Amino acid sequence: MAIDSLHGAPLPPLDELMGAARVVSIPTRTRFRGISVREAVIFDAPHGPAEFSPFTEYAFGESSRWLAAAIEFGWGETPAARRDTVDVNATVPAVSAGSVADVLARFPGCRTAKVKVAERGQSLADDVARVRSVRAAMGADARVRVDANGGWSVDEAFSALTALAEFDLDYAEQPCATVPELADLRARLARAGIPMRIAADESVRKAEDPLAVARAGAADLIVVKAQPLGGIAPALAIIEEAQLPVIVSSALDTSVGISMGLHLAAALPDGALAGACGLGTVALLDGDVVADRLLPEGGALRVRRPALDAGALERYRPTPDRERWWQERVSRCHAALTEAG
Ligand SMILES: O=C(O)CCC(=O)c1ccccc1C(=O)O
Ligand SMILES: [Mg+2]
Repeated sequence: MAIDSLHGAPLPPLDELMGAARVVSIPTRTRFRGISVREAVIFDAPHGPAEFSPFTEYAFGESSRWLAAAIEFGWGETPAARRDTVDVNATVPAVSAGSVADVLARFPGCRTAKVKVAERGQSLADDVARVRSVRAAMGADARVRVDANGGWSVDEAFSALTALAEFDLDYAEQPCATVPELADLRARLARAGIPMRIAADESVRKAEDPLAVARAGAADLIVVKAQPLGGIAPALAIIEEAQLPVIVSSALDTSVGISMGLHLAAALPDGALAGACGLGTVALLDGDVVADRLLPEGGALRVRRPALDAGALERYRPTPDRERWWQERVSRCHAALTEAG
């Protein structure tokens, strides 16, 4: 995907960006996608706090879109909210079945859960046990989803989803890595009479063309994240073009990045959302950069943009070498955005 324009917000000069930047390193409560600390740059920007937190292994090209998103949110306009609250799902990392209740307790009132599966080093039996435990804890009327993060081949996904179908899943998110695999799997499940919706996540946010999966008819719905797609305006444009139901989700951001996702979800027209959004993940972090944390209450988040907490920014300041690493990353991504015009 080409680096998109900043949709209205002019690119601030690098020294202004650097002057507004604070680096933080926040421990996670449970290992999640292999990480136990979440590092981020938080900008104290003119239109409110903004977050830049591409995962550390992401290259500059991809990370530049995350910077464009931070600039849009911190220096540009945010669309009007059409609702006061957004329902969120509980996010269950690849924990043991015995730890499921502890995780769900962090998501009060949530009637939808998304469960990580296909974790490297684990087996299908682990996935089945975890999903069984979530279904048992939440009851028959809850919605339960799984997210494989592209970890299965088509054959593995077919077997796993056949086994997991007894738990009446809402959908399977990114069961396989590529668009042709998703299309193939979807056709095989349909031929076998296994009712299973497929959601595309990585095939939207990490794809050269985020609309290819929709065009190929390879998914029933799309997961959309504001930061990886370059901000709220580009995400809205993708949603409009994809013409598929949407789940807005997090990138395990602090409450600042979550507030951007929340404003994206709140800007959507009625009926665009396919259900509860994956924006409750502040509950998986052991700290934050605001006092008014965006934690789920009654299964939902109240739409708001909390102010930064100066004490927290100081408390979660990382070592000088990590600070320099992130400053360099901001600078490289800023250069990429400057070049892209
Ligand atoms: O969608 C959710 O429930 C939470 C967000 C989430 O799962 C996630 C968070 C960080 C990176 C990747 C993912 C993902 O959806 O794959
Ligand atoms: Mg996902």
